[in-house]
Amino acid sequence: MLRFDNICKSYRAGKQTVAVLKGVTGQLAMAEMVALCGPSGSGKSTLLQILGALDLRYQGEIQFSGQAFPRTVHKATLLRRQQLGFVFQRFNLVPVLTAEENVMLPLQLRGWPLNKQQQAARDMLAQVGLAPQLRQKPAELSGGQQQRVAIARAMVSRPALVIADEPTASLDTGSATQIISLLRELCHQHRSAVLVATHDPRMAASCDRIIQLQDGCIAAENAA
Ligand SMILES: Nc1ncnc2c1ncn2[C@@H]1O[C@H](COP(=O)(O)OP(=O)(O)OP(=O)(O)O)[C@@H](O)[C@H]1O
Repeated sequence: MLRFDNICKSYRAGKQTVAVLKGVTGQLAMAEMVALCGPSGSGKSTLLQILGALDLRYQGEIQFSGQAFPRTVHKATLLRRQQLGFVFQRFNLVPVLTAEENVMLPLQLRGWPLNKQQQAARDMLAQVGLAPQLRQKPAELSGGQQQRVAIARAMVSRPALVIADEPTASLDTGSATQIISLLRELCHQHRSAVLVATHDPRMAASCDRIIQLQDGCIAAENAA
């Protein structure tokens, strides 16, 4: 469902241009969970930003469900709202909203009626084991619980692709284990593809496949 071909990306650092991605090619199938691994600075977050339609300044071709990837801010915003879900290392929940309201947000952006937003958010929070916490705000939840809310928010709109950047990096081992199995389970259940940048060997091992980045190039691709 996602193909990317010869992706290149450079940054300007003063008078110099630094190539961060140097022709990265790959693909993800529906319901496939793929780990993006590699040393710090190898370009994982940069690639996720591009494949998440958050960074439109790159060279190369991307196809998403057989369509060309958006090149304008407006089309990229629509694609993110309608087809993508995001999970970040630091959860990125809206602090003034309850867990339920945070999970309702993507549906609100899609224009769903309020009662359907609420029902879907409650169902999703129940699936991630947080039915009792739906009225709590992020500061009243543990790190692992906040990340479960973030996963519920990413998955509630049934996105075709979920982009996850170091989702277990801020968590203790027990919470990380829960997050790994939750992502795995929801990816299969919802048929969403998941691309997860991670340094966590357990997360990588639970994926279907590992793409290894090294210095902006794919160094290896193997089964997890
Ligand atoms: N906005 C920017 N301007 C200039 N250079 C940048 C910018 N963003 C990233 N870089 C550089 O691009 C390279 C790749 O960064 P990136 O964040 O993609 O690596 P990463 O593999 O995700 O690293 P980590 O595992 O530490 O998160 C690094 O050398 C970084 O310094």
